[in-house]
Amino acid sequence: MDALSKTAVLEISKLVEIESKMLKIEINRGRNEIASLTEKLQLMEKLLYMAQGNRQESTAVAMMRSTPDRGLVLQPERTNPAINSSQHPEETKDRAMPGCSEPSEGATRTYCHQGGAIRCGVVISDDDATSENWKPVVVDIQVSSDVTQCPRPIRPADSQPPLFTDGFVNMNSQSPEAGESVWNLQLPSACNNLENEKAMSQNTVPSEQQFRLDYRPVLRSLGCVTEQQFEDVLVKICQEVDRRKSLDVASAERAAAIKDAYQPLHPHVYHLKECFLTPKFKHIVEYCQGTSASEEGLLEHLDEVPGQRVYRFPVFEKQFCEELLQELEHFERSAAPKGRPNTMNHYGILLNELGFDRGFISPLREQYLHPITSLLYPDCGGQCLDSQKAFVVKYDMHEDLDLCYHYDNAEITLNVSLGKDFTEGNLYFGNMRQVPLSESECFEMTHRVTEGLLHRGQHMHGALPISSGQRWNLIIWMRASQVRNDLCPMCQRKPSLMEGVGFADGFTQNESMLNSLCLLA
Ligand SMILES: O=C(O)CCC(=O)C(=O)O
Ligand SMILES: [Fe+2]
Repeated sequence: MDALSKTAVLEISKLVEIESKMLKIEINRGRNEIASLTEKLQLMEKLLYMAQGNRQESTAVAMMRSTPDRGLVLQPERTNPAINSSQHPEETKDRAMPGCSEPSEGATRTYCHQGGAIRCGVVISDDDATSENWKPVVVDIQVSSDVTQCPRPIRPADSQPPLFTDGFVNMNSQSPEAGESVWNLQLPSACNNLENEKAMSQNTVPSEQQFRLDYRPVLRSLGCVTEQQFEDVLVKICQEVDRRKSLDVASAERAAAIKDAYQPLHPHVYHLKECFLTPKFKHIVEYCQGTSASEEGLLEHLDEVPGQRVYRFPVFEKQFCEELLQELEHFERSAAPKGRPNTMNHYGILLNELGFDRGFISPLREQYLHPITSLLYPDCGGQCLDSQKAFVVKYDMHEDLDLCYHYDNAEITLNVSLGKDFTEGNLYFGNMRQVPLSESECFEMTHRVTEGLLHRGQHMHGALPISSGQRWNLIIWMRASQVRNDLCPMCQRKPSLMEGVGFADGFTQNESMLNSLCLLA
């Protein structure tokens, strides 16, 4: 009897705990919507003000909090998980991706997708691309949206598109990812005056028209009536686009400065060695490389949330995690310039700038992760991963506590817990991005130090707040150019490309195509 009541109490408290977590998410969602609406309103007012001919210093752009290394932020409600309510008729759950063959010859350059000019401002600038084919050039800051939050739509289907969209910030009432109008702001050539900018993409001409089409009516309704007023707004936007383009240069400069002046504490952690990896992980990889490997067989080696395609396995030895963290803390303490991973994460570190790609992350992806993803995610590019963006995220009681509900700019993501001591801060998953949170069953995965969680980039997820300590995770966004070249995972359209730095956003383009695009530029 005693045992029975104990079990009952245990089960009830578990239920209460789950309920209260769900409630927290709901509350945050509400807050997020309010913040999103407020921001949108403010921006509209600002645009109106500018469009009416006021030439004050603070522009629509200035409303956006900007930092040299983080790009443009529209005052995100950092701690509030947003909700994905974006639905697009053409989007299907678990979209089948085109088959992945070997990379075609000539498909050698990395690209950034230009869709959505005032989308997020993170620059990806791998100084350290592994393949010689990845050529360092300019990144398109207009579009290197990395993490995209998906707030609930507040715009009725037939009303105007959002004024601005930002890949990381819930400024947008509904992001272009939802299949709404995306405007690619190429604008006047005077705006595209970066010295080393080489290739502009298709859509160069129609984008301004598209912008007019999409925003003229809403701007007019706000009082931006004359052609001159509209031009003024365009010029401001154009300036902001340019500002973001220069972020790329800043990133390259940071990488160079780090290489020049930063003295690593543990130089050996920059080069992947077998001894960093757990025997179980190596065993799993060996299994995958065997001729009789199958998905079912592999699943026997992994922890899985049934049916969710989120997998857990041990990755790094504890000692390696500790040394890596010591290295990263040493870097944080140094005077070296720091690039932050994205606008949602204010304390993480971009590992490519620090020089981790060539010797560590790329070999980890190519030799160890690729065999696993090939079996688990053949439909999402798991067999043809060819680049990555890697960074660490850091949560602390006085810094970032959590991460909003979002999807990644990745086909497949590996998220490894590196430490230190922390409580709570679980990762939670909803459904694939097309399904609203309200219709999604959420589940949580506890971060366990040294273990990795592998999931599809488009699987909506967020991190719950830590309640004590400090949490560091290594995040590897793995990309398959063959998949994303056809369909950008962020805007769900055929990408419109320009050359980028290093791995850039993981797109590639055939050389001959590139040449013709260069001629247009
Ligand atoms: O904090 C985490 O564990 C999640 C991080 C994440 O999802 C991301 O950076 O994309
Ligand atoms: Fe993520």
